[in-house]
Amino acid sequence: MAEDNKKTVYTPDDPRGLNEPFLPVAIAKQIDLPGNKNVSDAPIKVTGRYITKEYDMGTSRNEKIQAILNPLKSNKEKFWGLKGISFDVFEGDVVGVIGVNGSGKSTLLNILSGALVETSGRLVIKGQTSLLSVWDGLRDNLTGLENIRLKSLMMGLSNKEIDDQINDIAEFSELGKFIKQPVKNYSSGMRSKLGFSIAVHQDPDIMIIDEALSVGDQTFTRKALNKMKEFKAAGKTIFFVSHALGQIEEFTDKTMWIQYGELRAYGDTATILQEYKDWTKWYNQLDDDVKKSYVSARKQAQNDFNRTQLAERIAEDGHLDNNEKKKIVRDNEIGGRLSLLNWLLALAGTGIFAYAVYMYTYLGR
Ligand SMILES: Nc1ncnc2c1ncn2[C@@H]1O[C@H](COP(=O)(O)OP(=O)(O)OP(=O)(O)O)[C@@H](O)[C@H]1O
Repeated sequence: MAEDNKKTVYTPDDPRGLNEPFLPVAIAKQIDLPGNKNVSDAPIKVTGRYITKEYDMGTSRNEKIQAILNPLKSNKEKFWGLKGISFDVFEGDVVGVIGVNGSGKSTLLNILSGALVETSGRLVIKGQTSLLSVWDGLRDNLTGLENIRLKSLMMGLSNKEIDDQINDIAEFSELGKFIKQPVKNYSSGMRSKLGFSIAVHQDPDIMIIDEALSVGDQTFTRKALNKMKEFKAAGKTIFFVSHALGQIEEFTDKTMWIQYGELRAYGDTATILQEYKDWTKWYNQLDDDVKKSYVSARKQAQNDFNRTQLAERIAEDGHLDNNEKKKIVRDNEIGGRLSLLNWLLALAGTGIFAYAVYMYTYLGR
């Protein structure tokens, strides 16, 4: 069946090609690597089932106010950054995440790290995650040293623990005297060095690395890759987004190929990289107008996607047991972690707070 999907998608004028292939849980779930560890031996670290992310495209003030006042009836245009992806990741897996620009890689990684909340689906993460992204997590007005302290405190380290390792982190970053400068004066490569140094010293169970190695200079990238190999050898679980396919090939065992909000393929790195390269070759030989319509059809499908389509996919997935299906469908209907009940509670809480402020301001004097 997977063969079938691949064939149709590689043919530009095949009508089925307009729908990205959809990987049911059965395919995305069990990935056994020949000669490597058997999946059944390692405990599962991260399970995703039909994870979606629906973005609001409206940006005007009115639209935002309307969405806050009436979240269930907002008319704002929507865009599905993720259309329901499923996977299992095992302890010690080093998973590359690839795909063209705007396919949903950062969206997925931000959801895994907790920086974004998924719209629906089931996500189970066993362990502490640490996101390392060039664009995230550093405060511009603080110096490098202050950022190290702040991020370490946020990860739950005591001041004593931070004092013990702050010099090691600064030294690993190779920032020299710039470590005492505000981060707003750093280049993107310097930010990446600082972010990477902080993250690796926090020793998380699950490291999530989003393009962070693409901007550093080659010597630092090499040092960072070596450090990540130490993590790999220590059995840590790592997600690694990169457009540098050489890094993915060198460093990861498995790869997820995300395309227009779908998990298009997931398997051992060599196979998936070959599929991705074949697809890129096919795409690159298209005429410009065919390319344009190919991309716009897929973006349109992300606009048009809806909960009914998602529910149909879940219902048809014969590899989920009924309980699992019910849980996912329930999340899907209500809209993810923010349930109707939560909304009502939040609204009631805000009302009580406003009333208390009013009483204090006007009556309490
Ligand atoms: N806050 C947002 N509001 C609306 N749309 C968004 C938002 N964030 C991301 N998107 C859209 O979701 C899609 C996925 O974006 P994402 O950043 O996850 O892609 P990506 O694969 O990481 O891309 P890149 O390789 O360029 O970093 C894109 O079409 C993007 O425009």
